[in-house]
Amino acid sequence: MSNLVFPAPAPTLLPIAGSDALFPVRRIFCVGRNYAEHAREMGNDPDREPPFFFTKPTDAAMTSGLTLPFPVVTQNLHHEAELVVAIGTGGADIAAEDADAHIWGYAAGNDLTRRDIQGDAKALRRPWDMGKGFDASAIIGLLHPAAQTGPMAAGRITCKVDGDLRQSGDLSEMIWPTDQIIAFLSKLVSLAPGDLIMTGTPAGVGPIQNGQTCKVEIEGLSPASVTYR
Ligand SMILES: CC(=O)CC(=O)C(=O)O
Repeated sequence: MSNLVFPAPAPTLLPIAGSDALFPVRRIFCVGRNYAEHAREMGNDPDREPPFFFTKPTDAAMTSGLTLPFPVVTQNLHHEAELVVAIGTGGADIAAEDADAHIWGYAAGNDLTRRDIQGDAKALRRPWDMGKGFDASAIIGLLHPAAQTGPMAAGRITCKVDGDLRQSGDLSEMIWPTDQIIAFLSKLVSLAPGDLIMTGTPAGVGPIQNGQTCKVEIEGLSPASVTYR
């Protein structure tokens, strides 16, 4: 017998490449403007900014390959191709040189953004959570254990919409690499097993329309794709 007032929410579980095991998601952190060209296309100066973070709800994480309804209340849904770091061992104040030991694995991801809602919030100097943290706003490809990939410091990252190349970059172009991200973030919050970190997007963000398929690919990882219908 349970004393819960309603059933506890089901955990958000993500599939792992080559395994029947599942990765339970705890929280989703995201890094903003982590590639210089993208920071410029958003009207910011990449040389003057420390890393900053925002979050998405845990159950925003969706596996790759789904056909989903087009997100509500937006006329300007944007793709953002990103490397996702999956934390396996938590901790606070993790030194950059120890960060790799806390990484369970990696995935390709799409940090979907309701750019119109985000832009309106920015203009009003309000939080832009509703531009970033909406239902199904994080498409995550199969997770790959770091024990198999090794550290993901370099590798081509692309985003295609209906086969057209929209974003193209290399993980080595990140302003703050994954070890620095973990060091910064773990000063702000204690990281825990199951946390995902979406590490920022290269230049070329742009719209996805209903009826289109958007696919993020990173060298060495499974793709993160979504179709809207
Ligand atoms: C802060 C942004 O809107 C863009 C973003 O999420 C990024 O990765 O940069």
